[in-house]
Amino acid sequence: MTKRARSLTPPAAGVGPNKPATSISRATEPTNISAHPAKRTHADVEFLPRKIASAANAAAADGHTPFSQLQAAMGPRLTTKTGQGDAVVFWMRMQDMRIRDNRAFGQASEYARQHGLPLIALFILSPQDYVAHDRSARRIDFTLRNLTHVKESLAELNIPLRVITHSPRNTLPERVVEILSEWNAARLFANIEHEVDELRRDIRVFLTKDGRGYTVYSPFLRSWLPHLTDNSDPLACAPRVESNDPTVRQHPIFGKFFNAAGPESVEGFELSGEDAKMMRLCWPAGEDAAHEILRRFLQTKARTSQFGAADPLALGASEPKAGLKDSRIGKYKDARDRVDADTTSRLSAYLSAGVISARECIRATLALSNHKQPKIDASRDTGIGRWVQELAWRDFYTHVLALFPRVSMGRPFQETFAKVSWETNEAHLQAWKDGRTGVPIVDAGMRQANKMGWMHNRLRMITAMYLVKDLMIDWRLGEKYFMETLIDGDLASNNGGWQWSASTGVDPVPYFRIFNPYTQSKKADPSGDYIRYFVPELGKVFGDEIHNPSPRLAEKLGYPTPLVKHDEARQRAIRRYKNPGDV
Ligand SMILES: Cc1cc2nc3c(=O)[nH]c(=O)nc-3n(C[C@H](O)[C@H](O)[C@H](O)COP(=O)(O)OP(=O)(O)OC[C@H]3O[C@@H](n4cnc5c(N)ncnc54)[C@H](O)[C@@H]3O)c2cc1C
Repeated sequence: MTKRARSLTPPAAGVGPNKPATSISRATEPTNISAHPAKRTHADVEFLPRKIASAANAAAADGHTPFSQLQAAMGPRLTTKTGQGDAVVFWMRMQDMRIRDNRAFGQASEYARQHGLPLIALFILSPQDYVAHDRSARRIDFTLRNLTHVKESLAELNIPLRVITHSPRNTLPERVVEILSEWNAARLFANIEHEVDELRRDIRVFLTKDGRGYTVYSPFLRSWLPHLTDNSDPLACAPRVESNDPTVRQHPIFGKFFNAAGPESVEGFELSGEDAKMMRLCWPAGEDAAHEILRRFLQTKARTSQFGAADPLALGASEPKAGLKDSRIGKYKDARDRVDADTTSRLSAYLSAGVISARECIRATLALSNHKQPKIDASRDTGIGRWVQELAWRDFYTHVLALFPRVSMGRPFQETFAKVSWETNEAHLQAWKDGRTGVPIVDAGMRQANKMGWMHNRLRMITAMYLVKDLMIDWRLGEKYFMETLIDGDLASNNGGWQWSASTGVDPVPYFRIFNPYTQSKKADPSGDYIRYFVPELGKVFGDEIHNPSPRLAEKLGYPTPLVKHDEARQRAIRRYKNPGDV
């Protein structure tokens, strides 16, 4: 594979991770927004993402989803194969990197035991897929780090893990078949984005009465909840993965896998030393780390010392326990939009990589219930309920991606907004990526993403909406940058979040409801502590000016003045959305 130019050197204040520091020619005064921007040039073709499908192709994919095709293909095969062979294979993907509560892995283990066969784990690194999906080097590094933990834990169970790297991606299925034949595998088990069993059941459960997928969150939630509670199975922990017989270590093929070292990096996705150090500090790998982060969220108070780049496990078990009322989950209903403490769980990287299961998270909330008969709380009125609802948003966006593949083909869910006119201002896009827009809360958010590979949800909404509605830059460019930068980059949630902010998606914010970033800033970071931490130029600014420094102060501190005037930008966005195609 050609090595891609990807520099993930941690940014000096305000320089994004994927670009070398370039000098940006920026207007010192807010740009006047013209109703007639210059005609698009040839360069615009380069400016826009290249992976946009035609409307006709997107409609065709929606009409005959890969999801339904997979279901049709899987049905008969799963039930006809016998247990003859030398091994049972579990194919672990980059979304299910855990041993505990892993449905397909547990089933593979049961099957192996029933048939007296060794269980072998297979992991395939596919660099071309990572390029195609704009995967961040941080996410790939997180995958490799978790893989090391998985390998060690599996070795304790005498289960070998075979890791291979394969290109080109279009021959990957043939490679898997080849491997299965080399190993004389009796059966292959794998989870899809969510587990095979659930997938089949979900196809029936999560369809509206007219047989379509849900496009609005609330009815989806109403369908999601009974699905969890009426049937005890979806929340039940998956069967445990049991040890192989130790003789597998002497097997001529499988025995060698125990000693083979896993790759330390994937070509084209290497991290710089400093960035790697930062990722290890903020996002420790492994199932134990994920479970401890969850425990902290349920049992300890939010700390202001944790809103920046910090080790989530620093205090360890010695941190005093808080009761439900004071815990981070207990306060989540009211505090979750505050960015000046660790008000949220910070589990997204672990959930995206499947290092912990969403089931495990929901089960953990059941244990906090006061009811004699534990009951899933998904109400809007409690911290627990609000948090469970967020987990449902994650499922909602996965559901949308599976049933409306157009959204992963670069198309807006609402085709009418495909015609909205976008600005093609390279300098503005770069300033947004670098956290140098002159709007402190936007810049702090972007610098947090560049530094830590993660951003608080409220900031993702603020920064996304600023790019799309204030700078009027195509949401797909922001979607791509987040994928390339975040450690929790998840195709479905990222696309859902961007299409929500751009008002082009399922159940989006209406196009005329545009965040005022200065008002948002005061609500999310009332003291300004968060901004001061990530925007050191403003480190000594207090009071209201931290949210919107005067041009004189900004100039004195070497901080940029705003790229656009928010009120004018707002009018422009409303005009262009109201009449897609107009400029
Ligand atoms: C523009 C934009 C892009 C986003 N991109 C991603 C992404 O690439 N990967 C990702 O995991 N999340 C994404 N989100 C959703 C959300 O911002 C993150 O999941 C959340 O900030 C992670 O922090 P946390 O783990 O502390 O969340 P918590 O508040 O503790 O929530 C718990 C879990 O619920 C899920 N969740 C929470 N909010 C959402 C949401 N709005 N949509 C979907 N799932 C949610 C996540 O798995 C999260 O870990 C995006 C949101 C927006 C607006």
